[in-house]
Amino acid sequence: MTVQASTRLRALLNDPSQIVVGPGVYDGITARLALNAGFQTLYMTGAGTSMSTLGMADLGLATMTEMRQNAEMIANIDRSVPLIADADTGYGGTLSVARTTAAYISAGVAGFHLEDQVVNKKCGHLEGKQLVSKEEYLTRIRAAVETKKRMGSDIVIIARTDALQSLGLEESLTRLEAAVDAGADVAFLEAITKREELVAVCERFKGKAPVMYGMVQGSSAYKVTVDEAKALGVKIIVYAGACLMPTFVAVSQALKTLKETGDCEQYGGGQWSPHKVFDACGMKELMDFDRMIASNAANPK
Ligand SMILES: C[C@](O)(C(=O)O)[C@H](CC(=O)O)C(=O)O
Repeated sequence: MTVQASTRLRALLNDPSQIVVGPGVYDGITARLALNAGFQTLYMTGAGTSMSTLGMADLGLATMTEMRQNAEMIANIDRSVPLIADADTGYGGTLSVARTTAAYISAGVAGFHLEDQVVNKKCGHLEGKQLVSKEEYLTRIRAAVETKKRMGSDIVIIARTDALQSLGLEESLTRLEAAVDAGADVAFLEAITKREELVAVCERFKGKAPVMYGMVQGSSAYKVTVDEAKALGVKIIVYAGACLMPTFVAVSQALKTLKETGDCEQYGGGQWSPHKVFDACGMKELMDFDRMIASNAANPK
C-alpha cells in the first residue's frame, strides 16, 4: 500500500536526527527542479503561487481553489515527497477553513499552515499586517483539527502567527501555545527578525511541538543556514524565495539581454536545449510508459 505523504512527513518530524527542509516552489518547473536536486520535502509558497498563477503580489488575492489546484499539481508530481503548502488564513470563517482543510487533504498535501491575519492578508514580511483576535484564530485551528479528525487524515496542521510585528513576542508565543493546545501539530512564528526570537520559540516548544521557521532571502528575516537552524532546535525550515528570487534574477537578465542585443543564445542554447528541459520534467519516464503500453498492445499476453 502507498504510504500517504502526510504519514511520511510525520515520520520525518518524529525522527530526532532530521530537519525538514522545504525549498519554496510554485509551479511545475520549480517543483521538478527541486525534486531533481534531491529535496525530500517541498514547500508551496503562497507568494510564489500568487505571482506565478495570477501575476499578482502576495496580498491575499489567490483564492482557496487556485491555491488548492496548484498544491494538488505539485503534490502529485512525486507522491513520495511530502508537500507542505501555504493555506494563508484558511480563506474565510469556520466552514471555509473546514472546506480548505478537506480540499488540501484530498489534494494529497502533507501539511499546511494557517495564520491569524485578517482574510484580506498580506505577505508576512510586509508592514501593517492586521490580525484577527486570538479567539477567532483558534476557531480556524479547531475547524481544521476537527475536519482532519473526521476525514481520518494525519495531515500536519501548522499554526502560524503573524503577531510578532504588532503584539510582540510573548503574545505571539501565547497564541501559538493555544493553537497547539487546540490540536495544531507545529508552531510557526512568522517574520522573526532576531536570533533571540528564534531561540525563544524553540525553547518554548521544546518537547511540546516541532517548530517551523520561514527564511526569505532579501527580507528582514533572521538569516540562518539549515545547520544553524537545526542546532537551534528548528524542525522544519522553509525557504519561500529559494526558486522565486533566482527566477527574477535570471529571467530579468535574460530578457534584458534579448531586448538589448537581439540574441538569447547565451541563456540556454547548448546547456539547456528543449530536450534537456523536457528531461528535467519527466520526459524519459513518460515516454517509457507510452512505449511499454504500445508494446503490450502489440504483444498481448
Ligand atoms: C511564507 C509565505 O507566506 C509564502 O507565501 O511563501 C511568505 C513568503 C514571502 O513573502 O516570500 C510570507 O508571508 O512570509
